[in-house]
Amino acid sequence: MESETNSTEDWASRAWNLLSKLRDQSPLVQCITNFVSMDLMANTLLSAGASPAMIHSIEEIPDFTPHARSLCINVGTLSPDWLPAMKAAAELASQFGKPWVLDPVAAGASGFRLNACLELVCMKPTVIRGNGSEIIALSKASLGDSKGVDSFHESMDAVEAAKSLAKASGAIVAVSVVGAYNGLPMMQKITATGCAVTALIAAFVAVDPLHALEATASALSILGIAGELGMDMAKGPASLRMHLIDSLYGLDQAVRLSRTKITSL
Ligand SMILES: Nc1ncnc2c1ncn2[C@@H]1O[C@H](COP(=O)(O)OP(=O)(O)O)[C@@H](O)[C@H]1O
Ligand SMILES: Cc1ncsc1CCOP(=O)(O)O
Ligand SMILES: [Mg+2]
Repeated sequence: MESETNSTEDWASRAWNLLSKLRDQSPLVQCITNFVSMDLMANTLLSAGASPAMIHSIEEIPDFTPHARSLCINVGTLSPDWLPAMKAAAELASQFGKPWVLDPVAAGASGFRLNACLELVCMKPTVIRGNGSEIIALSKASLGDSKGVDSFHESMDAVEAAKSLAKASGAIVAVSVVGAYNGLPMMQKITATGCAVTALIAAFVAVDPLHALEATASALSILGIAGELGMDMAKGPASLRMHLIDSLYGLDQAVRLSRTKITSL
């Protein structure tokens, strides 16, 4: 997919504009996510300016999903009774023209999980965001070397898999730290940072659904920058988690413009 945005300056100002829009509009983002990530995901969305709602009961989907500006589906603690709600929400989002984003957590860890993710991919997510191993498993549609929710592969090893998954699914496929280089390895030591960045992508595409590629790269870069700034004050993963949220909340244009590391995708 071709992007209209090329230089680092273009990317930085585009990302800043999107964050400003997000803060102004405070879009409602529905999250059907795992038990581990609910807290960090909701706090990340609030700090960025969005309005999160963790609503996953199938009984509530028909009333609620049409009111959300976007939807984030994350299979991290998937069980058979949750899958119908995820599919119902995805279908309604598509029907109402709302963007939705899939995080295929640990896609290659079991047949049940892989099949569920493949079924969700067939429902045309706007964006799929995963770590290297997840994108490789989805692209090959096979169980792979698995370390559970953490990646067994380097992100760069997943680039070809991401391209072929994007072609086959029609979705924008994002792998951690490919194309948007902000962030730091310590972020992997906080559980659910990947889940949180996927939800942030859902918030960004809510405010600019026609430019989902740019919104995705911007969200990845912004969470990475918040992590970089947070690390200046942190002593380890627990305090990084706190400072990352504070930094995201306080992010200003000057920092944003000077720190962005996005290259043409
Ligand atoms: N090696 C790294 N260098 C820079 N940033 C990283 C690195 N690993 C993770 N991050 C940051 O953490 C976020 C989550 O990535 P990752 O931990 O790979 O996802 P997941 O939790 O789904 O496995 C990334 O979007 C990025 O901001
Ligand atoms: C530890 C864990 N177990 C099931 S979901 C989950 C959280 C995964 O979060 P992330 O994909 O952001 O590392
Ligand atoms: Mg993950």
